[in-house]
Amino acid sequence: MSAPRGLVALTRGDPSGIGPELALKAWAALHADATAPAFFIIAEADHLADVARRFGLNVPVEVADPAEALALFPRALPVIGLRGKVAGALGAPDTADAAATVASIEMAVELVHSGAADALVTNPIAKEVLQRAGFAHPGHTEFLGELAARFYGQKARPVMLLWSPTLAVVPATIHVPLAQVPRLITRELLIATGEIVNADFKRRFGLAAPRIVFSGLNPHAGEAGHMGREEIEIIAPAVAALREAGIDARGPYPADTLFHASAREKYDVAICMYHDQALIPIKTLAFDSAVNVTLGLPFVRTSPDHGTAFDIAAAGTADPASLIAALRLSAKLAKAQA
Ligand SMILES: NC(=O)c1ccc[n+]([C@@H]2O[C@H](COP(=O)([O-])OP(=O)(O)OC[C@H]3O[C@@H](n4cnc5c(N)ncnc54)[C@H](O)[C@@H]3O)[C@@H](O)[C@H]2O)c1
Ligand SMILES: N[C@H](C(=O)O)[C@H](O)COP(=O)(O)O
Repeated sequence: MSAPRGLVALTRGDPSGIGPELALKAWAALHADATAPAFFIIAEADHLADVARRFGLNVPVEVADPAEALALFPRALPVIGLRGKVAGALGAPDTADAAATVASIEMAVELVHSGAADALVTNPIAKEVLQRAGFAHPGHTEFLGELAARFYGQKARPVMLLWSPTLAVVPATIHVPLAQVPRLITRELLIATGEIVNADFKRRFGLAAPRIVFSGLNPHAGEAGHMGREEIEIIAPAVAALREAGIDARGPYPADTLFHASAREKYDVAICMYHDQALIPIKTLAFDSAVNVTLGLPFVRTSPDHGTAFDIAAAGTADPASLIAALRLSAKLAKAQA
């Protein structure tokens, strides 16, 4: 599938969150723009139509096959129909919806693998709701590694990137308790993460020699060992090994001074030691334009940088900017990969 505007498979995410509303709003913003990607959503058509009615969104919703989606997109939001009814209410999630939430992700990867879509974009899931229903993964990122093996027969090591025009960050450890971070930060992890970031910034983002910086773990990057030794024993040796392999890796640098404007000009991507060290700066600088991208996969996956926002899901006020950025970026990355 290589239509000029590209075709993206969008999952529905948690149906009680803002995902369905965002999909409707993204269609309204993109359907008439021939330079924007087309997309279909894998969801319950009745639920989408209900959400559109409730929020007064004038979006025709039509059940279709993936093969019909590109032609249909200019006049209606194509829906690959999930069977059954949504159990949760907007703002009040229900674990009874978890199986279909997961099925939507699986189906989307299968369709990208078959060539029926160019890239995958995921709407937000509530990890806590899925895990109460027995889902074994911390989030999409890790689950997509399993789906890469299932559909592509490839062992993948998924790496989380949050990308925006002003800052790109990678948390080396992702959804783990903070107390576990020091023992999870190993040379092997940091070298493998650096290699994947380097390869995907070249292949997908088109940078000839990505400039990669590493943050420290401790205050002042350990202050020469007086405030922690991970920088000396683990991070600096990993950076040295990457440099020996010809990768433009530098650091570790103190995290508190890595994100101001002139510091950001000196690198293309910062690899940080834990989730909030990476995500606080980017969500502060670019909440409405940042995109979550999974590197290290045999297919392109992006998502908005925010979550299910249950607190506003019944209000109709959700901003679709990050989902729209995710849709646009996924099509661009898929073209670069083709
Ligand atoms: N990609 C994903 O699947 C993903 C990403 C982040 C969080 N989550 C999940 O989402 C759930 C809720 O997480 P959270 O509350 O920490 O973060 P959140 O991003 O859902 O919400 C944080 C705050 O930002 C606001 N907000 C978020 N998106 C918005 C939008 N598009 N327009 C306007 N306001 C918006 C919310 O109303 C809330 O006040 C958690 O279960 C978490 O695991 C999923
Ligand atoms: N850590 C991400 C964030 O806070 O934006 C988010 O939870 C998404 O994770 P997955 O893409 O793995 O679901």
